[in-house]
Amino acid sequence: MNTQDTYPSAVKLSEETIKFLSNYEVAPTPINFSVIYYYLSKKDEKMNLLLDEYISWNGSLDAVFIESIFLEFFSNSEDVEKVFFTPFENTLTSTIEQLERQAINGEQITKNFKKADRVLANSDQANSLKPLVNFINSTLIDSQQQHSELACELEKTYKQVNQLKSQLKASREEAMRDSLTGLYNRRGCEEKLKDLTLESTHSSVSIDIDHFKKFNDDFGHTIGDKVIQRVATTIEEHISADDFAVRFGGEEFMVVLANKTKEEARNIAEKIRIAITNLKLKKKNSNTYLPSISISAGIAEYQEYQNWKSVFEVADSALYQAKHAGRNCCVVL
Ligand SMILES: Nc1nc2c(ncn2[C@@H]2O[C@H](COP(=O)(O)OP(=O)(O)OP(=O)(O)O)[C@@H](O)[C@H]2O)c(=O)[nH]1
Repeated sequence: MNTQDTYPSAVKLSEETIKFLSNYEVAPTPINFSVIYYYLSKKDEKMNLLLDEYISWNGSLDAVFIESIFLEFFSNSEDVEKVFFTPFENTLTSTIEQLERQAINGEQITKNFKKADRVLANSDQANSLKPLVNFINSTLIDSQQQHSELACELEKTYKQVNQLKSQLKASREEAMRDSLTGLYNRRGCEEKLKDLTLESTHSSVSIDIDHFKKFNDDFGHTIGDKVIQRVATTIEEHISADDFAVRFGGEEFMVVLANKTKEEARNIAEKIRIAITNLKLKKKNSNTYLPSISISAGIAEYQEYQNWKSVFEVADSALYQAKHAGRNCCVVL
């Protein structure tokens, strides 16, 4: 999908899109606009064929069909915001500005017309020109009303675009999170790592709950899930806004500590470890406490020329050593 339209050609296409939609009496909502914009830019033969067939069979076009096209051709596009919403929003902004300018012109024309009307009222031909004056007057009023209705519609659409953009942002954010703990998942981790400046010192901490299987076996999966959630919350409570925690799956976590050496990372990991041993989880039905929870942690620092995969591997080796050293401890490599 080509997103490199030049500004003038994009504006021209946008105007044609609005015209096309209004010919078929279809509202210029973001989805309708996007589909027709791409239809008119003739970028997808298959999509154009489907639309052409539909129009020739039905002699009309409707929002339900356009939405089905949107779902089929565009909704999975990673670039949906860049491709649709941003150009659409830009076009809307410039159309609203144009309308505002025209409205000011319209007011000026009405004022001038009223002046001319007053002059005419004193002339000999006032009566014979009266029907013409009335006609121009009512045309002006109609056009002003249409202007304000259109401006109102466009404002509404503008708000809708912004709403869709925030929904898109929210669903992207959701796709980056692990549903059990709310921590980042693997995909979220990859995204977050892109934000880190690699010239700085960063550290990673690999964390694993000790003998976790026993919680599942002795108390069931639901309690096991609760243990994972409490550990996740405790990790989050001990890291700053620049850092982030990831659950890769099971009872394994990775914490990325921005701008921190491995010694600083060890201090944080120790605090997390101690806080977790102090957790008290009560079983609701029997009012008894679960056995204490402990974690093992492995710490590694991002070195120049390394990549995150290898840093995580070093942290995992350190974790392995912590497990072999008897668990409930932190090892730095
Ligand atoms: N409740 C729950 N259990 C899970 C989840 N994902 C994986 N598990 C279980 O986590 C357990 C992981 O066990 P192991 O990795 O063998 O850990 P362990 O041997 O108990 O403990 P260590 O040797 O100390 O690591 C397995 O029994 C999995 O079934 C989950 O989302 N929820």
